[in-house]
Amino acid sequence: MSVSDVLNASARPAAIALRGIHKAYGRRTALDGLELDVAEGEFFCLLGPSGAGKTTTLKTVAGLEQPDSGTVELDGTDMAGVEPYDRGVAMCFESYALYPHRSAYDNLASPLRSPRHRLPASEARDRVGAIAELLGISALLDRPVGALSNGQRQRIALGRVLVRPARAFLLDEPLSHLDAKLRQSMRAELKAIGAVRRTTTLYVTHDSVEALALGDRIGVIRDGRIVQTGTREEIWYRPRDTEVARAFGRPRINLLPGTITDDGRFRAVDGAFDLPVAARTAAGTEVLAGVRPRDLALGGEGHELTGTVYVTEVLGRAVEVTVRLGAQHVSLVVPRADATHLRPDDPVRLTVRPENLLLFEADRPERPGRRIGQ
Ligand SMILES: Nc1ncnc2c1ncn2[C@@H]1O[C@H](COP(=O)(O)OP(=O)(O)OP(=O)(O)O)[C@@H](O)[C@H]1O
Repeated sequence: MSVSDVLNASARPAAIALRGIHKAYGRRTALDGLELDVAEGEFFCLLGPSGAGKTTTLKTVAGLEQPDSGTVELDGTDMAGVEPYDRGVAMCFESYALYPHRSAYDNLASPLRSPRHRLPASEARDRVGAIAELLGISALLDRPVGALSNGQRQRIALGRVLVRPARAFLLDEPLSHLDAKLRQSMRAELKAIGAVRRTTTLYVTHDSVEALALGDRIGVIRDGRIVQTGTREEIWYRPRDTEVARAFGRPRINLLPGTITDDGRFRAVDGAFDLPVAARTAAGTEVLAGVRPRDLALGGEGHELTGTVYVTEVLGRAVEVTVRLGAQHVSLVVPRADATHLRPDDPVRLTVRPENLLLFEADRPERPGRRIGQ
């Protein structure tokens, strides 16, 4: 037996595998050949803008939508013809279906009363109690769900999913109705919940901060296709194209238009500055040089750029400084202490470390510019 045979023999099938999924609603294509693999026990975030096909993907895994073509496999078994109830997945919708007249406790406990998952009453009580505690809803258990706020209801909907064992959790924007502070603390706690740590989770969000915080891996979906899958480092440092680069990080990445010179440098479109670039590409190619605001510094080591201050804006402990470089503007984020003395029109010297400089093809009407280089 060869080494690869041994490796293949021991490789387990992905917990969730979608192959070439097409799904249209009338003339509208929701999923366009979608491919997705989520590994056993992985927390996978699916990130994309509204209408990209995120919810349709989850419903397809759950069996609530049938693909027009393509296959859904769970733990290596084709789910064609398998009813949602028999797939062993637990799904939480953004538009959650709760029983409004019943208490929060009853809503949380009802999955444990179904014939499949029936637990002795005392065990069910313990599980509901533990989940309610983790989600900070213990004090609400006697209240009818109809009398609760959207954020409270959302936590109950999430609790209903997490309360029973499942092969996979499918979560559709489960924190979207929480205020910013609660969302942040729930985000931190969600992954610590034992059931979530142990269970394969496919988590839909349009919030890149959430995806970066939660995802073991992230899949970026656009127009019904996955455009890039990777760890947060891969997505952040090696975005596939300008749209993925723009989707992560606030303030947004600076994308400066220019061309490649005969000696292989980047020259800004108005000739205001040059930068050495490592990636090889033909002279005359129209490109975008990408640098994230936190990767530009005032002074320090690296490639240099000189410009003048345009405007400064306080972002809590940091300051966003917008600098004019010829006809272009770049933004950088610096500690507040470094920016207190800056006034509009002051000359400044910026630096960027070569490893933080990305290069992309110019955007075209039909597609965003791809990253150039390794
Ligand atoms: N039941 C439906 N009937 C008709 N069109 C639908 C239906 N469900 C989804 N679509 C369309 O399919 C596309 C993908 O929708 P989907 O809900 O999967 O996107 P999404 O990424 O989850 O968006 P959002 O973040 O707004 O929830 C959209 O263009 C949507 O209008």
